[in-house]
Amino acid sequence: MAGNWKMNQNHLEAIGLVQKLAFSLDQDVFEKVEVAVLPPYTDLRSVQTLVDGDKLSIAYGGQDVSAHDSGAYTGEISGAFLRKLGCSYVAVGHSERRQYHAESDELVNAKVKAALRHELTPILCIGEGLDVRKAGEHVSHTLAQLDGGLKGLSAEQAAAVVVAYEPVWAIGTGEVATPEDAQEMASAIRARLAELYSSDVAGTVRVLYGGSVKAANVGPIMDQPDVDGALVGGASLDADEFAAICRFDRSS
Ligand SMILES: O=C[C@H](O)COP(=O)(O)O
Repeated sequence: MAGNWKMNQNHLEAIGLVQKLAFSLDQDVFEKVEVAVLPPYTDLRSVQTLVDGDKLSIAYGGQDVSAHDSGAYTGEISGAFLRKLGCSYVAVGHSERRQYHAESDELVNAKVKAALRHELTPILCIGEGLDVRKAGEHVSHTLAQLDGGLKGLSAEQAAAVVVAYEPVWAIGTGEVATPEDAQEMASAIRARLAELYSSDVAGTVRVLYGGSVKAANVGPIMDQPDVDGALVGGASLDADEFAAICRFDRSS
């Protein structure tokens, strides 16, 4: 379960949120569920200090990474820097990056490779907008983004990627895709991975669903056989709510 804080919480607020989250979750949850947060870059040092100091079982990572490793790229953050701060994950190709920063599949692919170079697990975000969904082209559109993001990766590298299916029309809108919508795409993603690589890779890759996930709707989403977890935006800013999502009940 990954919480993408987006551009919320300064480094002081981050400490409170992670402390409260850790306090709200019992050890048995951490034994079953990998919990991660993706704070803004400026919070990462605070989160690292807290996680290391209190030996918390919470992973963390960035919301983006540069395709470059170092040099004259003003404003960019290297995967090497994220790794040095103890990050395990980095979101790549989030729809907000694609939409507001015109990130292409080529750039997303370069960022996936940069993440892997620095031993970060990329969370490759893919998903269609409302117009594409209405045209019934959501599966082909999303799989084309998957192909683009994974281009040139070996089977071993692809197996290390986490894929997050996030229908853009369900992000921050309160409009959650049905569990069947999530399953349809998660299963199509695995089928494509089997086609591109092998059934082993298809079975190994973790597929997340993202888009207005809350404690009240996570159970039926997690019931879906091909959904392994969720990428949670707004609801991850409330420690109690995100903790309840992490404690999801498959039979709810
Ligand atoms: O990365 C997270 C997604 O954009 C979902 O955001 P949301 O849970 O606020 O809809």
